[in-house]
Amino acid sequence: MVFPLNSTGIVLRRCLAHTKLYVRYIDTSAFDDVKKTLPPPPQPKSKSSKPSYRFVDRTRVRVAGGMGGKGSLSMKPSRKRYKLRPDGGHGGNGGSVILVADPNEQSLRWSHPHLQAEKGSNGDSQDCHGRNGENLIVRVPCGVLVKRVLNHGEVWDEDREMVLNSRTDDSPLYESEDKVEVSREVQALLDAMIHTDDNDLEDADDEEEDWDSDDDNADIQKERDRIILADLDKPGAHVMVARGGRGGLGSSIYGGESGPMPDPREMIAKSKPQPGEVAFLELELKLIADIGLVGFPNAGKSSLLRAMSRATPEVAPYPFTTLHPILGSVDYRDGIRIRVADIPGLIDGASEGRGKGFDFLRHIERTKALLYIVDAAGVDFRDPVEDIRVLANEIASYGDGAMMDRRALIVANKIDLLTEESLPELKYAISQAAKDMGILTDHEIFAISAGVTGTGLSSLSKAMREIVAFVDEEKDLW
Ligand SMILES: Nc1nc2c(ncn2[C@@H]2O[C@H](COP(=O)(O)OP(=O)(O)OP(=O)(O)O)[C@@H](O)[C@H]2O)c(=O)[nH]1
Ligand SMILES: [Mg+2]
Repeated sequence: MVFPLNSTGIVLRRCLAHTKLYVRYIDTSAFDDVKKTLPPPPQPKSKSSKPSYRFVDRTRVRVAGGMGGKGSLSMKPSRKRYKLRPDGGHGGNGGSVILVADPNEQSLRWSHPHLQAEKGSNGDSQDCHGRNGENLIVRVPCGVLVKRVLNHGEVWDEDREMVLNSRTDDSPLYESEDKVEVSREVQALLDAMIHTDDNDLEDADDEEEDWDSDDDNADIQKERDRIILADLDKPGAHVMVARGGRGGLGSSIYGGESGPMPDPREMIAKSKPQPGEVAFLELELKLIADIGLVGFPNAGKSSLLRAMSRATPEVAPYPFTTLHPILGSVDYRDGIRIRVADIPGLIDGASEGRGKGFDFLRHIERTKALLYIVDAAGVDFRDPVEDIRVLANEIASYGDGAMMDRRALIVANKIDLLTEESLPELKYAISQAAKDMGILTDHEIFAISAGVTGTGLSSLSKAMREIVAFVDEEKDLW
């Protein structure tokens, strides 16, 4: 307990003299001058709708399994005096690095670009085996494509479908063997994927074009040096990306007292632990959502997501307010939930990479349906009918054009700025443009006011639910 020293403090001291409490008196007035010189305490930051984390949807990382522990070479004098009994325990195995898809993770961001699993502990005398190193579990968002980048010493053996280390120098990674097998789990995945997913590799070729677009051949070569290890598209999906090294063997493997003495050189060689597998990974996040919002900047995509879900994307009257994709969930009373992806506004030429178009379109690649949204009032002097044409064109030109086969809803926003008489004509013109461009939609054009009156939102949310259910049913039939 601390009491400030003042007149009552002396009384208190007398009162408490016979208690067993330890009481300390501090003259707080002495600190007043010091207090004045201290900087003011930090003020709580004002509440902002901007997320506090940095969104990272593509990253490279080096992963390394833990080194195995050393085997013990201990020898214990036996009852027969002239003999020694080997009693060294084995070293523990190193931990492995495992990536797990976690729906609560949003961004591919770690504090360190090197992820290292724990080392196994060394074996000890009296047959004590070392503890295995802990596996390093790395949580990543759902929808992460894990690619292994073969480093300059590694090659991919097509026939045996494994990573070979062709280095013959004194690489610290693979001391004892010049050949390193990938872990069994990874191998099983590769068996399943390498043959069947040739298309994926081709797609990946297309996606990588914007990375270093100077030299196409170099890009293709680069893509060949990557192997898709896993697509962590479901919560809980996981892949082991770097196996821990095996622990060294202890001297106890050489049996009892009666056997011959082991060869010390052999014993030392066996006690050496294996290093953990080292891999360079490229991780790419493609959001998993049911519906993707497609529209020009300022069309009202974020306003729509705000109005329908609990997500709070920033809304402002200038283009490119949203700078990275945001996921929101629309919850229905019967427990159904639809995930909607708000991506930054697209511009003419987005499918060729203009305005970071590739980066944004990638996030709606895996959606079940698209929601085209246009500014019906043409606040930025845009024409909504022309906008639909341009948006459809961009979607059709992205990748292999497969996104155009996706079911779609078309929404005309900001109708609070229009007269009621002008609406039917506008809706008709938009639907004609959509038809011309081949947008797959069975629904009428939804006229809404997402940011002001909320008109039309209930029928739109109903249609969103219907379209997702329809796509799911279609998938089941196939
Ligand atoms: N009058 C009117 N204004 C709206 C409506 N919906 C959105 N707005 C306004 O339109 C502007 C842009 O809205 P956002 O939701 O940020 O648009 P966005 O499509 O997300 O824009 P980017 O993130 O830049 O791509 C904001 O000033 C909103 O207040 C609406 O229904 N009526
Ligand atoms: Mg926005």
